[in-house]
Amino acid sequence: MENFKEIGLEKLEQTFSLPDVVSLCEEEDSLVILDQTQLPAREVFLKIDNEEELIDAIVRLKVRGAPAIGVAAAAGLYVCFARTLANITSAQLMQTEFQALANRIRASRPTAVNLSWALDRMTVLFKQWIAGKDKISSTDFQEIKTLLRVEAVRIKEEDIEMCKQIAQHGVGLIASGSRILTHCNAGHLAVSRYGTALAPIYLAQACGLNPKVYADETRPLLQGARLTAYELMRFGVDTTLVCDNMAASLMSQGMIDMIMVGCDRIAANGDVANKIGTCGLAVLAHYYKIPFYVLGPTSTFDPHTPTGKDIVIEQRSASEVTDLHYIHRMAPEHVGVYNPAFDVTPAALVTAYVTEKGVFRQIQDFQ
Ligand SMILES: CSC[C@@H](O)[C@@H](O)C(=O)COP(=O)(O)O
Repeated sequence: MENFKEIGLEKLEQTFSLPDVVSLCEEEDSLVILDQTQLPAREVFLKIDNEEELIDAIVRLKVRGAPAIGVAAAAGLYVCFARTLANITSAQLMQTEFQALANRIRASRPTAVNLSWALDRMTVLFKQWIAGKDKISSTDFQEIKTLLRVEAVRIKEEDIEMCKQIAQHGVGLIASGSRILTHCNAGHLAVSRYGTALAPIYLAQACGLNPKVYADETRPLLQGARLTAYELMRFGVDTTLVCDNMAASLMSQGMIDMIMVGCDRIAANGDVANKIGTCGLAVLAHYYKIPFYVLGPTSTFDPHTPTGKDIVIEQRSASEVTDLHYIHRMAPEHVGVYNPAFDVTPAALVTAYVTEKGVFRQIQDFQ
């Protein structure tokens, strides 16, 4: 079995052709992201080299998905900070600028913990470096730039590694021809490569298990229809798009073997914040006795948030609900709108958590 997975992973790595979601441009100090608001119609890359562009890209979901937001935030912090250095004259000012910048990026989206996790890593490194410094020279500028850049690249590389390990652990849950329901997009486009919930599916496909995926369209912003369907089909996975309100019908007819979803924050008690609609799927899965798996790196686990009730849920603009993907007005003017981007699934409804460390029935097992 292990050998089978290794060969599958090799094949996956050789044949996976989707472009990088977030990368640091080698020649100049800029960040390049694949603009996900334009998918699947166009593959457009955006060069980001200032704070306004970075925050706008995160808020408008040009880059999205918990791990990808973290990777973009770390790389973006490096890029934006590097550009402020010319105006910095003292260690005190440098520290103030760095902290203020990190805080503004941190505030761009509140729910996915990977954003603060990645910024915290950059901040710890910066604080260690600046401790005890008073005056700042141009050599110092170069030194801190190199340190931050290396850390941002490392965060991305580790993310890729974690996704591969999630694929290897998660593929053991998939049998030949398994029918899997997924929600939102927890694939390649949400991370640095391969995905969390979709990574074992790609590996299963590379191993010849021919999984069949039902992708929820995921209202209001249609990440399932626009992104999940697009990337799975690019890899040749048998993909069927369904509206969110069709899940119960599929499950009641015995058409789903398991549900695999990603996560934006796992509280200390195992409650899971993920895209709005996830909790409803978990309740249905419980009723129909279908396994409900949550897949994500351990960086999505937040020991400082005791339960799901303590997770801050991002509220988004009414136009996302009243208009179909920002384009077509569907609802009457002035209608009241409730638009939380995420919901919380109680730990009791999770069959297992799949992380880079393995498959765990209880959250306590990987703490
Ligand atoms: C591996 S991504 C996990 C989650 O971030 C994903 O399921 C999700 O909810 C994404 O929401 P989004 O609002 O598109 O950033």
